[in-house]
Amino acid sequence: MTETPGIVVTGASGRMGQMLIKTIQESDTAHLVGALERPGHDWVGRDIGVAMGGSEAGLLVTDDPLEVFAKAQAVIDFTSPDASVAFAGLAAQARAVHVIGTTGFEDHHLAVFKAAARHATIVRAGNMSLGVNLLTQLTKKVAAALDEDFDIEVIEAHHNMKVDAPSGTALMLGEAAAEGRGVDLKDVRDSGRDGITGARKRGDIGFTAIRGGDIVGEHDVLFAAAGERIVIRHMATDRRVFSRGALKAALWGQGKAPGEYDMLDVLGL
Ligand SMILES: NC(=O)C1=CN([C@@H]2O[C@H](COP(=O)(O)OP(=O)(O)OC[C@H]3O[C@@H](n4cnc5c(N)ncnc54)[C@H](OP(=O)(O)O)[C@@H]3O)[C@@H](O)[C@H]2O)C=CC1
Ligand SMILES: O=C(O)C1=N[C@H](C(=O)O)C[C@H](O)C1
Repeated sequence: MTETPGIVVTGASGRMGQMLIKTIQESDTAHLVGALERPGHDWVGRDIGVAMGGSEAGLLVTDDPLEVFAKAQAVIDFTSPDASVAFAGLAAQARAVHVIGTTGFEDHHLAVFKAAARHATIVRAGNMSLGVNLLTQLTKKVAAALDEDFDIEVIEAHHNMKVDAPSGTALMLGEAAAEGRGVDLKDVRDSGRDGITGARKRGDIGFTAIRGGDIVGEHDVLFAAAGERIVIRHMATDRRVFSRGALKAALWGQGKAPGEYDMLDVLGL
């Protein structure tokens, strides 16, 4: 019998970390070889199953990425921008596929992934669900079909613990709309309106972020013209849609040539 790929989950105690661990434990296509938390975290040294409130899993949470990455075929990483950048170098060294779900990156972080992908296999997406990735394609098509008489607005809603805005998904959808329209998002992005903003600039792509309660993740792309509106909507109600997508990406990445891939590659969209 051939062994399934071994996976390390970083940020093991996080909302996504715990969901990823459950998804891997439920799967018969992969197995968990490591659960990583930052040094000083109170889960370090504890059994991961017990720390998550269940039964013993026989695997202790570690704070040593090098030691666990060396045992893994893939690292699934939903943490923070600086942590993901640090893990990229270590995953490349261990020759493990690095699946990055973290959002909130700035250009200097993205440059590190681009450089690492010369030698490493990275799959990175601000949203790992099938639904959202399909939505990016629909958004691109609709934006390409409509002219600037239609104002494009991306509206997102998330739980009150989210630290970045606009969400990674909102930016993916904005990029898709810009691509459909044949413009660079950097030139037309309008985020965070407040005060006397003046009238909306024709051709801009606007972003609005709502934060509250336990909203898992909701995204609307609004195309608004005089007399009619089109809304394309995705609503995530369960984080499993992200963890299942991430596991799919980790398996898809096995044996792939070095490069930076996204979920469109994984899903064949
Ligand atoms: N691409 C996608 O499909 C999705 C992406 N996300 C993104 O994933 C990220 C995490 O989200 P979420 O799980 O809700 O956030 P959480 O804050 O619940 O989890 C993040 C975890 O990462 C840990 N962490 C941070 N830095 C390090 C480090 N250096 N070493 C080890 N662990 C570290 C945190 O530990 P500590 O608490 O000690 O800081 C925490 O446990 C966000 O960027 C979010 O936007 C979320 C859902 C879906
Ligand atoms: O932080 C979250 O929770 C989520 N983050 C991702 C994003 O920034 O788009 C994906 C999902 O919407 C949940």
